[in-house]
Amino acid sequence: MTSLYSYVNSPSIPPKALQPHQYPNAMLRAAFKRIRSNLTGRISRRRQINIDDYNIVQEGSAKILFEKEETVFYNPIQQFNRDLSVTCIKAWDNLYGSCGHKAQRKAVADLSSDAEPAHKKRKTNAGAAATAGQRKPYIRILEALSATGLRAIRYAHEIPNVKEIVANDLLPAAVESINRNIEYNGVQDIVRGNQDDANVLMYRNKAENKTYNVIDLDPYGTVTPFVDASMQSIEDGGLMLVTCTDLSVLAGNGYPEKCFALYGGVNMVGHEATHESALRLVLNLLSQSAAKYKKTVEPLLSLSIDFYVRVFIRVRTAPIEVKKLMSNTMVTYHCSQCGSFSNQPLGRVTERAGKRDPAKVQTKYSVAQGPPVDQKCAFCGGTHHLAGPMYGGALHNREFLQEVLRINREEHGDDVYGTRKRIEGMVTLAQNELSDAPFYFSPNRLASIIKLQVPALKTMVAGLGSLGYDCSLTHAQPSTLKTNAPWGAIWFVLRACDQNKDQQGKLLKMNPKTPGYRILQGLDKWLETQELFDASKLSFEPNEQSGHVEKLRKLKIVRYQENPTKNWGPKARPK
Ligand SMILES: C[S@@+](CC[C@H](N)C(=O)[O-])C[C@H]1O[C@@H](n2cnc3c(N)ncnc32)[C@H](O)[C@@H]1O
Ligand SMILES: [Zn+2]
Repeated sequence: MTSLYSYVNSPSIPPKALQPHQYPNAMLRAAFKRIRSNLTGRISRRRQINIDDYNIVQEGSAKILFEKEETVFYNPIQQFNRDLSVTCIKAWDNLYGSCGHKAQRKAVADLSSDAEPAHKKRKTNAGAAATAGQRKPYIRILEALSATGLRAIRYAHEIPNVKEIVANDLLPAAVESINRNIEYNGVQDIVRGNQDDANVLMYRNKAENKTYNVIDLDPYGTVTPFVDASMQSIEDGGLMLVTCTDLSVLAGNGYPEKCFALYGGVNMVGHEATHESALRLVLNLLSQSAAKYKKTVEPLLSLSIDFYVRVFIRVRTAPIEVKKLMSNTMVTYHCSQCGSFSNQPLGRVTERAGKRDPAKVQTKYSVAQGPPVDQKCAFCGGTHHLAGPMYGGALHNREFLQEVLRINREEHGDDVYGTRKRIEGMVTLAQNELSDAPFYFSPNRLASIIKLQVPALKTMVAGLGSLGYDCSLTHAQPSTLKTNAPWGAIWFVLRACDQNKDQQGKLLKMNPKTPGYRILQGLDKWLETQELFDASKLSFEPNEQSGHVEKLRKLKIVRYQENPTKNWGPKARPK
């Protein structure tokens, strides 16, 4: 039977899921919200809708009404993106929040001891500040491309200290859906639907001096058109959450010219590390845009996920930091045959003690020297391809990752956060990545080039570790390694993994025109000219490096995505 009644007063209104960590003021707010939503319920009793016209989907603490015939975008597989974003905004608030409220931040800082870990600080501070009536909801969030409003509604339900969320979309059908869902979830006091072109909204806000502490950009495809406006709309110290789903451009083989046009750099076409170069290109785009406004971008967490990339960055006004952008930007030469790569920073920073006062460090910014490679690859003679310019610094902030993992472990349950285990796995891998070693390689691929049975990852890592180099896994690709070892060392260790001791005999059987033959044939000569490491130290016995990687591999965590459903992936726009 078709039921016709006010959905606001329907018994299926999801209750606000208060988390145990939430504060007394949040409870007051929830009580206030209930009173207000009851009032709104009375007011809107006239605005009746037919519940049977909708499908109801629950995700996190939100329940969303969907038209039976899809008119507004929703992709359930992106729950991971939304669960993670909730966790990251909470982590940002704990570590760097209250940034727009100097007095509040000072009051909070005064209440804390510097020796305490950040999350403990927050609990004490929040508790104390709340008692003193100081810590008021302050976070203003813009979800610039909102579709159904699901994300904004989840933020309202699940993140403490949120004062206001604008859920914006260009399409009337989307905004209708946003408003319906805001009301159905009883979050009218926090979330406001808005219909505008996202850029028009942000530039209008700029004209009115209105900024947001958090801006979430989750577009179809590339984020590029929205970057300039959001850089001007973000509060100092604020958090930007950015998705790009155009991986065929950002990480594929077919469109280097489009990649350059959109991101100002070219990806590592044909290389297995192209998913990391995708992240670095997006970070470069954001950093370049920020720099125009004397702002600097600090990556807090940068992930290559399923069919998209998602970066969480903190944007601060810091002209001194902007000076480092040149040396933090690089181009990469990668061999089209064997995949060995060399990074070339675009600038240099040198620091030296002051002439008059040695305690005063003087920093000099100068042009880079290069190139670091010849036209042809030193190992296999292959042609070098050029990638970039792109961001060359650390992809994550360890303190932030620790806080994300703590929240995920201590504050979130599997009932609300369906992808909690995957967050744990992926962020743990990110936390253990080498921070100063852009890109990774696949031992499988290298072994196939030099015709060698694939060595175990731990063997490869033990070998590189014995020569004094560091190694790690990467979240971006299973069965690959990051290392700070030069490529001469990588080929040397890989060759030494070969059980076949008759290398000369093996060479005779190989085609001299192949990259593998050239690498094996020329490696010793190349190493003689370089004096990179003490070859006599090579050992495949377990060591600190291999122990670390093995420990991580043995942890019972969900490291990489398994196909969650049939036909999962990016979704097309609804017709
Ligand atoms: C990928 S969907 C957003 C999904 C949503 N954030 C979520 O988590 O479910 C992109 C949305 O951006 C909207 N959109 C596209 N161009 C826009 C523009 N210039 N300004 C505002 N919204 C826009 C589309 O209508 C669409 O609803
Ligand atoms: Zn090569």
